[in-house]
Amino acid sequence: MDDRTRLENRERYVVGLMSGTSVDGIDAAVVRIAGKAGQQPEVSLVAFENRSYPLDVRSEIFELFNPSRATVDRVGRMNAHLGELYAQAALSVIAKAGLRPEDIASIGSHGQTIYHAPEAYIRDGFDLRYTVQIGEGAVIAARTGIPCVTDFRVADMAAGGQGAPLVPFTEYLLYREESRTLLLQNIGGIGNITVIPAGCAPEQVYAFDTGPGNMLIDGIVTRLYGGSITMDTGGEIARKGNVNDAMLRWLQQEPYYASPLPKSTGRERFGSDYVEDLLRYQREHGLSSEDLVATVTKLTAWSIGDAYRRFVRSENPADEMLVGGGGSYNPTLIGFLKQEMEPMGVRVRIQEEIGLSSDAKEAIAFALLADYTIARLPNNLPSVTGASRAVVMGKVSY
Ligand SMILES: Nc1ncnc2c1ncn2[C@@H]1O[C@H](COP(=O)(O)OP(=O)(O)OP(=O)(O)O)[C@@H](O)[C@H]1O
Ligand SMILES: CC(=O)N[C@H]1[C@@H]2OC[C@@H](O2)[C@@H](O)[C@@H]1O[C@H](C)C(=O)O
Repeated sequence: MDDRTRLENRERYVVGLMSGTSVDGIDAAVVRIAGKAGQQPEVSLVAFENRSYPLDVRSEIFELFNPSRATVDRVGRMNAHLGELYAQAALSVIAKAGLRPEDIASIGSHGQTIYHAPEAYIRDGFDLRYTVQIGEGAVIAARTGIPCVTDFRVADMAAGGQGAPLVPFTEYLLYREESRTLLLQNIGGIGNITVIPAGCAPEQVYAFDTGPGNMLIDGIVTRLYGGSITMDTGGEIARKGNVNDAMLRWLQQEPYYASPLPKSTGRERFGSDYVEDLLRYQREHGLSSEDLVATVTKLTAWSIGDAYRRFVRSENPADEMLVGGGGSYNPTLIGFLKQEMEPMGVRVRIQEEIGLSSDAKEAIAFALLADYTIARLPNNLPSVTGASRAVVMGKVSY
């Protein structure tokens, strides 16, 4: 039986591993997948675990975001080191599921993005685009004995795409409805939205980054509290503050929000330099820490509402926004988001409210993407990434 027939016939367990732009840790999921390829698969979560990165690993990854410090020896070593940590995370979640490695058909590992250059760079007539995700698949396969799919983004880029976002392919498969238009809003480091129009074909799905997700909140909190905390857990700090309207108006002038689609953003725009600008404003205008955190939390929610108003509402008035990513666990942020969306007739719910998991969503997505890779089925969405055609993404380490 070839791989494709096997995929069509058998229920299988697949592991998904994700480490996102927040670098908060490794999300590991075991999923059960059933159903014929090319049709709506049945996917259920069997076990999930989040392991924090050791502090020294996390801070070294942040160093590698700076290309002048990311020397090849450091990148190569971290590639091997992350391969080991991802293998441990996979073995641990497999045990948690009550399974053995030999029960697992494949692992899909996103890896850690340390550099992403999605725009064409023309040299000698070649359209050069590149992206670097580390966490060696050969190490994961060697330690677990399970075929491991890594390095998904490059195949889409080789076909002229931006190599991101990749999760919308799985959102189309898992969430599409005949009669309701849905918005899938991820609030990770960056905020990104996928629009799934009612009864749509794959080419009608579109997605883009709305702006900062938790990146500004995390960046401000880390600086204000001397690194002793790195997030506003439960939105408690923001809840105690008041939104400063003058500062909010100033922040809303950032050109990214109005810039046309397609677009994406990252740490290059909303990273540490931007956080320093906000801290300077705070000092000059005498804002309290709580007011500053409340204001960036409000800005984050506003940027999502603003993106919907500008780029979605007229063509695709939505029924519901389903929020995933770590931002789901910040009730102050979700409260502000409801204030933005509900007057426009869009109900806001987090994944947990429909029986799913905000935390596990991206890890589940990479399990499903790997399942397609193993079956040699295309798993990018050209309408979303800008690729010239559908391709099979991912490299397999057997
Ligand atoms: N209990 C909580 N309270 C408040 N915020 C939280 C909580 N749990 C997680 N977060 C926020 O979510 C962030 C992590 O989100 P997530 O894991 O979705 O990001 P990511 O996958 O790294 O990002 P991306 O999807 O952009 O790659 C944390 O850095 C924090 O800001
Ligand atoms: C290059 C890269 O790692 N991009 C991430 C990043 O984090 C959020 C957003 O920017 C998204 O485009 C993407 O990740 C998710 C998993 C995706 O590809 O769908």
